[in-house]
Amino acid sequence: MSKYDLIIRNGNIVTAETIIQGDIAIKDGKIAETSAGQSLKAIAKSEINADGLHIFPGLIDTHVHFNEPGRTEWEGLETGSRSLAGGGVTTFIDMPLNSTPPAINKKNLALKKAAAEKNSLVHARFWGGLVPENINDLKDLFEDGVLGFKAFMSPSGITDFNHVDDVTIFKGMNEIARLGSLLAVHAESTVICDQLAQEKIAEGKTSARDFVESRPIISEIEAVRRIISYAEATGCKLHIVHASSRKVVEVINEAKLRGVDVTVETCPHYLSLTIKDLEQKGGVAKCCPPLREENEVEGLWNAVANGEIDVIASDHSPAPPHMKEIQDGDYFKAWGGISGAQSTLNVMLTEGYVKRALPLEKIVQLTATNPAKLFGLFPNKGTISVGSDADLAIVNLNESFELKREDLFYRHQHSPYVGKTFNGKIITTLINGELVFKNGDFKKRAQETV
Ligand SMILES: NC(=O)NC(NC(N)=O)C(=O)[O-]
Ligand SMILES: [Zn+2]
Ligand SMILES: [Zn+2]
Repeated sequence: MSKYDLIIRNGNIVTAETIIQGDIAIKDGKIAETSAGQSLKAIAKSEINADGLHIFPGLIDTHVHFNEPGRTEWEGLETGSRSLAGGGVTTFIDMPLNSTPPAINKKNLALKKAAAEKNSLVHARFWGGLVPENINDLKDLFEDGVLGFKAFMSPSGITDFNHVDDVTIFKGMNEIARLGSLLAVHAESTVICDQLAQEKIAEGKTSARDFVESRPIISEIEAVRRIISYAEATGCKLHIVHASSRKVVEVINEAKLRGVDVTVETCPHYLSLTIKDLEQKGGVAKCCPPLREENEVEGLWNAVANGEIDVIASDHSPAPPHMKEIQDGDYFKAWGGISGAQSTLNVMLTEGYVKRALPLEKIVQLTATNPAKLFGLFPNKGTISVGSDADLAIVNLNESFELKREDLFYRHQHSPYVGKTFNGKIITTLINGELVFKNGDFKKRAQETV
């Protein structure tokens, strides 16, 4: 009788610390044995020959907006999670918006969980929202398993998810600290962004550059400094999402050195696209905070290399194409949010590993190990070691491809990366040792939804 369900033979196994050539044996959805440099003698019901391929821990995307229930015409869990599986991502943490109703209370969260149970191809976890109306719901949400809370300091673009005032931040962070959870924050200054946008629009200045100038880096810095002072006052663990500039990261780094419990995320688009892409590609590259100048991209890569970034996540915030169109040259009106969930590992391999000699181990840290540790999923997830879940991405680093619209698995096939040549192709994705994605095909399996 076979001892194992599956053995992946002779791959290059990448973890946060090292790369070892060897075999991975899987039983009952978990990694049962690994071998370095030699072949496992045991036999298995099936085998994968990973000669010349690299095996990564499945990515954990801590920042996606899948919009289900209620706004599935924008995306949805089935298409969203397929894109993740196609991109080597095996777990996501879904933002409380832009589903409707948003996950701001127990009842709404239950709807989301039920939808994920039914429709997601990969492991699903959830954020709860912090909005001015729901301080009394935070405990319930926490008890029902949210891995953290999310607040916006500036308008979210969604009418049923209000941004927080300073009193809500103060009360909310006190409560989240008491619960021992974490607050993730979209940190841009409403005062600065709203005022500058109004002035620009009043003057008829609505180009890509005008839009970017209406959301300057100082607006992020100001909001980040303010929220950090609340974190210090309340002792609440803080996570700043989508930092668009190293100048923002520096403020967070200073706070870390002072002992503040704060972490920072940046996204593949801030590491690979600039205001020029926004000008050339239009609304498909519009997001908030906006894409910056070229020197900011390099600044962020330096921050990555120096260990100043904790997490890379996609901030996949999809919308139908008509909402991304720039009409009459007006960049203010289009939806702010980039469809990128499928391409995180591709961008990191191409722009990081190939172009800037970023070690593969570092990519694993940023996309899997650190997120797993930050959200209490480690060592079940985020690594390849005996006892951890067999959530894996098998990648051919020697294969390049040009991303075509028809390669996208999103509900709406658009992305600012269409036309880009990526180095490294994701061949297979496994969840608990079962193939969910192989060479463009999917297989639904029983995933966890906690
Ligand atoms: N409502 C959203 O999805 N907003 C998102 N939009 C972006 N990033 O442009 C976000 O994360 O702020
Ligand atoms: Zn945001
Ligand atoms: Zn987001």
